[in-house]
Amino acid sequence: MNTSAVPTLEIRPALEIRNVSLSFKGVKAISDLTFQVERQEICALIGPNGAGKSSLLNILNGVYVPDSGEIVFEGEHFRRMQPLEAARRGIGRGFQNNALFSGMSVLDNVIAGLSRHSRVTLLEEAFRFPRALKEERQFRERARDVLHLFDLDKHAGTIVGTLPYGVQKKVEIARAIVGTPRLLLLDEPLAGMNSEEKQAIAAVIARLNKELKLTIVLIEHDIGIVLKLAHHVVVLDYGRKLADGLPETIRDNPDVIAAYLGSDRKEVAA
Ligand SMILES: Nc1ncnc2c1ncn2[C@@H]1O[C@H](COP(=O)(O)OP(=O)(O)OP(=O)(O)O)[C@@H](O)[C@H]1O
Repeated sequence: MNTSAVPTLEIRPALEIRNVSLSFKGVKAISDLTFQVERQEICALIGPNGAGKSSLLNILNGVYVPDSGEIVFEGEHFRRMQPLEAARRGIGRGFQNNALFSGMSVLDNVIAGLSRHSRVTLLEEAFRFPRALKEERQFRERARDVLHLFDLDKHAGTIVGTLPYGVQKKVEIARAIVGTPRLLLLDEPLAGMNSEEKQAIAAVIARLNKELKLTIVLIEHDIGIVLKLAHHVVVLDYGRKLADGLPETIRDNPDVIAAYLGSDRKEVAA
């Protein structure tokens, strides 16, 4: 049999970080970092404070431009990309501290997540042209569908700032995915939560990954949750990659234990 005639399926990773470096006025935030994220995996970035985790997310959604190296997203190479372009290419982002409009309703906050996808001009919007009205209707419907997915229907008209923190975090993640990204970046989505809220948000993240087939890169300090939630863990330390692999191999890696897990290890191994 002539195997060369058999078509091969090219299965590319969702995301490749290739030799990326970034510094701020001489301070190295990221040094020659290389790793890849497979499609539909949850990849957790862990590491001590100042390790470069948030800086990397900021590169991935176009806020920072690396000094060198490149990013390959779904086979397309780039080094410089505006946040608007990142959103249009299918990269969604949630932030470390809620970046919601606290005086606006839940529904309007989620609709705001679609503004970068708008096709209407300011003029069309100002004069309420039919195209603008149609888009507004479509955005509203899409936002309502997403609220339903998050079981937030009953809060649609509620002012976001009046809701408990755990619910606000759900709204923020809803806003990050309303534009149907294929890669979702989450910066400490469980920060500041009690353990019940953490479990609820971790369950939401697992569902988004499974049901919407979303590739997710998240930063998280709660190692217990990371080991349960992530398929792949990348450990950063002083901007360098210290380890990269399956959660269980990371948990047992002596360098990681020394640099980061420390006394948490017993709890992690339990
Ligand atoms: N905008 C900036 N200007 C100057 N230095 C910065 C900037 N952003 C990050 N840094 C520096 O880059 C390094 C990496 O910071 P970064 O916030 O990426 O780390 P991190 O791993 O996300 O930390 P944390 O867990 O505390 O959020 C640190 O030394 C930090 O002080």
